[in-house]
Amino acid sequence: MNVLVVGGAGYIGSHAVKLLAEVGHTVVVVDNLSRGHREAVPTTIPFYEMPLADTEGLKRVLKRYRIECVMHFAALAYVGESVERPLAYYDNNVAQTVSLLRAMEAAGVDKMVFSSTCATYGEPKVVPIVEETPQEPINPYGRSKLFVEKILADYATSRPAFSYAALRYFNVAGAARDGSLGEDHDPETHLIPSLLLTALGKRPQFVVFGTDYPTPDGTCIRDYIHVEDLCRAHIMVMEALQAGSRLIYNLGIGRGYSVKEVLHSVERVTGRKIPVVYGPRRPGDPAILYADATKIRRELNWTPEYTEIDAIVETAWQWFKDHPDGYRRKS
Ligand SMILES: NC(=O)c1ccc[n+]([C@@H]2O[C@H](COP(=O)([O-])OP(=O)(O)OC[C@H]3O[C@@H](n4cnc5c(N)ncnc54)[C@H](O)[C@@H]3O)[C@@H](O)[C@H]2O)c1
Ligand SMILES: O=c1ccn([C@@H]2O[C@H](COP(=O)(O)OP(=O)(O)O[C@H]3O[C@H](CO)[C@@H](O)[C@H](O)[C@H]3O)[C@@H](O)[C@H]2O)c(=O)[nH]1
Repeated sequence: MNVLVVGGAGYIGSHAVKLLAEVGHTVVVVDNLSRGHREAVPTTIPFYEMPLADTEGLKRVLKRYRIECVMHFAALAYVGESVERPLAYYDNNVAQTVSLLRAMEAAGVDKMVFSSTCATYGEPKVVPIVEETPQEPINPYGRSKLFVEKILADYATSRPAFSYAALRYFNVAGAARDGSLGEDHDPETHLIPSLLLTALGKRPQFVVFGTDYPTPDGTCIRDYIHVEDLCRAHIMVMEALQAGSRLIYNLGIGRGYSVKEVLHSVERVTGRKIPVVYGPRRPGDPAILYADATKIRRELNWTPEYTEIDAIVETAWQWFKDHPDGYRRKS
């Protein structure tokens, strides 16, 4: 298929671009580079530096490459930042998605795979989380993603040819197995990269956010899914879309690891002792989030290849060792 990847210069989008090209799809990338890296997209792939707000520009790209499906990764994605700058989040993540849908409508493109998040569930009363778990986000980031899910549902009702998938990711982690791509966020706040940057000596210490959660070791529990498993699911979902489909799936491995368990994994994989400080809770962090991902396993036969935290951390460690300063400077 001819696929437009918006947000294709970001962490997850760039891995999706790589996999799509490897399995024979034709790929075009749009990204405004607000958070992404030009270096993460091969020069052989058409690249447009463009915001999703540019409806006319998007329309031209969609028509020129006869795009059949849009994979939509473009978003601002930090919970804390969303509390401080809610309007930026609603503009970027919601209003600009409407612009993208308008361009798709005008160009007659009727398939979208959308990056949603388990943050749309807020603080669920019951885990594991199933797709029917009530969506009650507790921050503007989660709400911005939930609003887009609702907009997609309404738009699909108005346009029977349209089909979409909303994939609710849990915590995406790791890097390309061949070492070519990885995670390079600025600022980097995610758990595994923060631990690895500390292991490399680029940060003096690692702070555990909260040790008084109602979990066995007192630290938060999350479900870490390898980025390549996640991207493989995207392609399976895209290929399953037919006029009128509305596919909603959780994407996680269905198993939770605590912050302390991930810390110990990083120490095992790197062979280095991490200097640790125990700090207060980070506002907005739910205690326990992990997926029941049986729906996508059952319906599309997707299974994650990476089910152990050490194997996921190993791929990320490879990337950080080779690229301690991210894409711009390789060691
Ligand atoms: N990383 C995770 O664990 C995680 C978990 C759940 C959901 N998600 C979602 O997955 C998607 C990708 O996340 P990521 O970690 O790769 O983030 P990222 O910041 O690395 O990538 C997002 C990309 O989108 C681009 N972008 C943002 N706004 C844009 C706009 N208005 N126009 C054009 N380009 C724009 C950025 O420049 C960046 O390259 C996001 O939608 C995020 O909300 C991520
Ligand atoms: O320096 C750190 C960084 C993180 N944590 C903890 O590690 C866990 C994971 O944190 P992080 O890697 O920041 O991920 P989340 O806050 O769970 O958010 C990610 O996962 C969400 C889905 O769960 C996505 O929606 C978000 O976009 C994505 O950033 C949390 O308990 C944090 O409190 C620490 O203790 N110290």
